[in-house]
Amino acid sequence: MFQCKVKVKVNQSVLSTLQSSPSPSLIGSIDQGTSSSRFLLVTSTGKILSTAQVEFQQHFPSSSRYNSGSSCEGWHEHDPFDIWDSVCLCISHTVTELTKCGVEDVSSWIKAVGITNQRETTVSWNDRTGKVYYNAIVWDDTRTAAVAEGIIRENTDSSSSSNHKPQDVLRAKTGLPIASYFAGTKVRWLIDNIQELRVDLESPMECNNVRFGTIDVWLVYMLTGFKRSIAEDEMGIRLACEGGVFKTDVSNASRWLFMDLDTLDWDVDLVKKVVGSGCEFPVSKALPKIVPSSDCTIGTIRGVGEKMDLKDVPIAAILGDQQAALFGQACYQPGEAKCTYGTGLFLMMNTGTQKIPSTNGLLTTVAYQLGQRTVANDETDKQPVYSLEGSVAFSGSTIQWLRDRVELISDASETEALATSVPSSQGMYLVPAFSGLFAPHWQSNARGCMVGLTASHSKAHIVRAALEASAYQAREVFDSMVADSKVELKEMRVDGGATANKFLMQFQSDILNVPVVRPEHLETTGMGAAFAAGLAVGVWKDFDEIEKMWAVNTKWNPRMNDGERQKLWKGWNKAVQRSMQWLEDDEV
Ligand SMILES: Nc1ncnc2c1ncn2[C@@H]1O[C@H](COP(=O)(O)OP(=O)(O)O)[C@@H](O)[C@H]1O
Ligand SMILES: O=P(O)(O)OC[C@H](O)CO
Repeated sequence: MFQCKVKVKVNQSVLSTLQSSPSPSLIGSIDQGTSSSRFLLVTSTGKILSTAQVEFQQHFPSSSRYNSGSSCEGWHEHDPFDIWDSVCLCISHTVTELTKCGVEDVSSWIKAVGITNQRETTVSWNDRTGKVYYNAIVWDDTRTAAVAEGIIRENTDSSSSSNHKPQDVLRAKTGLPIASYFAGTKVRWLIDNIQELRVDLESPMECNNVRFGTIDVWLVYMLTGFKRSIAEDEMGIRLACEGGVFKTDVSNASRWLFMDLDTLDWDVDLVKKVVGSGCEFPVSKALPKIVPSSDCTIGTIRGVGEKMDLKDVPIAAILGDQQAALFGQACYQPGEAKCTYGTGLFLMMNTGTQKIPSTNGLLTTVAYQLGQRTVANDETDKQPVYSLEGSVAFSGSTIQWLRDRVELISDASETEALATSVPSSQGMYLVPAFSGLFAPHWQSNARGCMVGLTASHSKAHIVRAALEASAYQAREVFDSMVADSKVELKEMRVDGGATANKFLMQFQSDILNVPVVRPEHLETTGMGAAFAAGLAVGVWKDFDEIEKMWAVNTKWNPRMNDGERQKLWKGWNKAVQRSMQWLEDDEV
């Protein structure tokens, strides 16, 4: 059972206003991230009543029976029940805290809940038995790098006579390159390696009970499912609920390599191309139904924990966390963009109803789609909105690495003072290609490096270079975004844990040469899911109402001169070249 400490904060002035209201109205938001889970309660005026947050355990296995004892370099797993427990704890601690503040039945104030989640992280379970086949394989886990290379080879060999390589066909349909990042490669690994899962898929009796899902799917299923009479099997292994709603939204579904961006549905041919012909795959049963991101008919919560908190509250939104941040940053117009600095770094631009293919290493993906609302809405609202995205694997996690592995710092908050204690990183660069490089390079055989080191470099320089690496990586995807979209980005809206770092934000503005804008609410991801849920149940009427709730908190303007910027940028590009092709192909 999960042991970490939940941090709950209640805004007393927001609470007193609500308590004096004749009909208090709140939207709940479950924000399930890579490092922690959060639960927010947001008022109809866009104020945050409460936040609850808890970190959960990360698993980086060093060896595994599924890997014949070889090194598990690059593996990263979550226990799906830790994730579930962390969400339940955030909800129940919030309710307890509000009860202590005199709120008797907060669930009755909550009109709907929105869910936002770390994307691509993949869970598999059996709906009939409740057995979870394997830990969740996390989005940045690179065990499937060779699987991805294999998929490219398999699909290239079969049509060597054609001008169009089939991986290009896959990219045109899905908007994604074939890489370990995406859920489809993780599904393939599960099928190829987890014997029990494979046996079930091959059994005519059992194959229809196998479920694959990203974290949103897992949470919706657990929130809406029936509890089993036993919570653990005879070996003491925990069991999932049964018969829960099995749905995902378009933004999450666009991250599998299985969804056609035009039809917004699973494409059996894509599934076959990614999973291979070795195993029959009952797509319509094993993959969740794809629904719009903001929709009042997703499902109803059965009650969380002993006290059945949130019983009968509708789930009215599901959004991948980066899409939720875009939504929370009120980027509803084509050409508006945001950058989120969390475990990874994700720059995303709304491209409206236009699907822009990338020739510069970005992803074409679904931003959101509005669906059924409790109040009638115009049909045109229901068109999907697309986006371009640059996904970088290591951002805040580089700082976690300095804390947990290198033990150079004991808390991320120390990095700002250390970085500003030296005037520059003195020609030193840290390229955090720890598991290869994601956007815009997509190089699985790159590895991290520190270059330009001299004997005068100190701990402060290393910390500074680690922070600067996030800014340089954001510039790489920013430049690709401008090249692909032909939109000149005039400013960058930012959010995520690392935006607390003022040094990083100033350096980011300097390296991009545009203003960097941080909104009042730093919980942008959670706010995005709340906004999407509130739209579905009529708490907010339209985007205009939501836009009015978005406000600037801090703006950083570029201060660096062009010569200095160009010199630093050139150095970074040289450093990235050093990290490329570090592994031989057979070492990936
Ligand atoms: N002051 C800071 N300076 C730099 N990085 C920070 C700071 N505070 C937090 N971080 C980083 O931000 C990340 C957490 O951000 P968060 O948005 O909560 O991530 P996620 O949504 O991925 O769980 C961590 O990786 C942490 O190292
Ligand atoms: O949990 P975050 O903020 O690191 O986001 C993870 C992304 O959704 C992965 O694609």
